[in-house]
Amino acid sequence: MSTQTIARGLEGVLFTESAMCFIDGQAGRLYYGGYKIQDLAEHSTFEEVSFLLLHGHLPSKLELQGFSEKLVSLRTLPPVLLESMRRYPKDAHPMSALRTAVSELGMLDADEDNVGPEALYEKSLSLIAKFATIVAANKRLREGLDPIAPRADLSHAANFLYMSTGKEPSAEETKLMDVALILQAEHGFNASTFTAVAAYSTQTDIYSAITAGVSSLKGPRHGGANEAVMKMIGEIGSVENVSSWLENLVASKGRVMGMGHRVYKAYDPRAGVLEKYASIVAEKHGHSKEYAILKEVERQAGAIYNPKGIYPNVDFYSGVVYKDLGYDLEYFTPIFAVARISGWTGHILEYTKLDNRLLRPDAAYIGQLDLPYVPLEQR
Ligand SMILES: CC(=O)SCCNC(=O)CCNC(=O)[C@H](O)C(C)(C)COP(=O)(O)OP(=O)(O)OC[C@H]1O[C@@H](n2cnc3c(N)ncnc32)[C@H](O)[C@@H]1OP(=O)(O)O
Ligand SMILES: O=C([O-])CC(=O)C(=O)O
Repeated sequence: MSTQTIARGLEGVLFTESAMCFIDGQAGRLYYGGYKIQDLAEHSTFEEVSFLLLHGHLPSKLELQGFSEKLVSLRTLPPVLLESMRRYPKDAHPMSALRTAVSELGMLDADEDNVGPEALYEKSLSLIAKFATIVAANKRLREGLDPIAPRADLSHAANFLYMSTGKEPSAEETKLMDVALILQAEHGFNASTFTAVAAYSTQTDIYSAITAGVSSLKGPRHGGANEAVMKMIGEIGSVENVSSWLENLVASKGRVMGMGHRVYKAYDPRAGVLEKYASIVAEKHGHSKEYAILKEVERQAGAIYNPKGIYPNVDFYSGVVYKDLGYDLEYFTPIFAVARISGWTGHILEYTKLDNRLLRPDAAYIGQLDLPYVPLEQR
């Protein structure tokens, strides 16, 4: 048994500094670059928040215009990638398709290994712009339809919806997508951001690092939880079944998906914002069944788990909003990735400026030493 102190799951370990995000997990408060998440969700756009995360300050009008135009110019996918995406298996999970497409983008970039600051910034913008195009194109292809080319006159959120559904979205739908993307754009050193930065700390290329980030986000303990919440709703089936479903879950020591968080021991402020929008779309567009089941799970599971610091997280209500916007549950985590790419690239840029040391933790050795080597034929 080791006498060294071990931070299981790396909980509470500080390995660098960051000015991108502040989380007060006890009080349920979240800030990006010093700005309250609720203010950003209400007043901002995904482009503005991405600028904030990459530059550390809100843009001027001119800066925002230049940044947005740059993103627009980088939206289109290389034709070779689109051709390749047509051959992805139709039943492959969209997160696997995204992971593969990002990796392919790296192969198609003749300057893939350039880790100079300017190249890194340019590639970051390209990835932020192209994530939406990749996810929308994969959605269309899985539906047996042709991908839709991006439109330069639409905002990032509106263009993502347009490329996904083939319809120009209303102002209300665009706002809903902007809010969802803003809320999920950044969250400190969560598992996928840490994975991406740890990979990048070896001075591998940014596509490899982001491919690793996508892989990490896919898991149901992390970004994959939003899909798992919708499956959980399906399993429960009706508000009347919540109590017996919960009884079984507690007895089998299961987990309520979309609840609990490593940092928040209070209500996740993003869940509060999404709950408000979920309640609006539930009433207006008839997703009241899913919403009602979630409210009842929140009430009944809350009575058991809130005293242990387990509350709804960002993934709890987001699916109701995505469903309303026309996405099947397999696309819930890819939408998260379309948002989180700004946090991943922002942290990679920040880490290269602040630290840029190889990330390499350690484990306390609990094996044996000096064992005599026994030849194979004598074992
Ligand atoms: C975008 C995001 O990544 S947000 C998180 C998305 N993930 C989910 O919603 C999946 C469900 N939640 C969970 O599995 C966890 O809360 C995590 C993985 C997010 C965080 O977990 P950790 O901080 O590592 O806590 P850990 O897994 O050690 O759990 C601590 C205790 O709380 C319990 N617990 C944690 N979450 C839940 C939950 N959702 N339902 C029931 N019990 C829970 C655990 O069973 C454990 O109990 P024990 O001490 O009696 O064994
Ligand atoms: O911070 C975390 O551990 C999980 C995460 O990415 C988020 O909540 O957005």
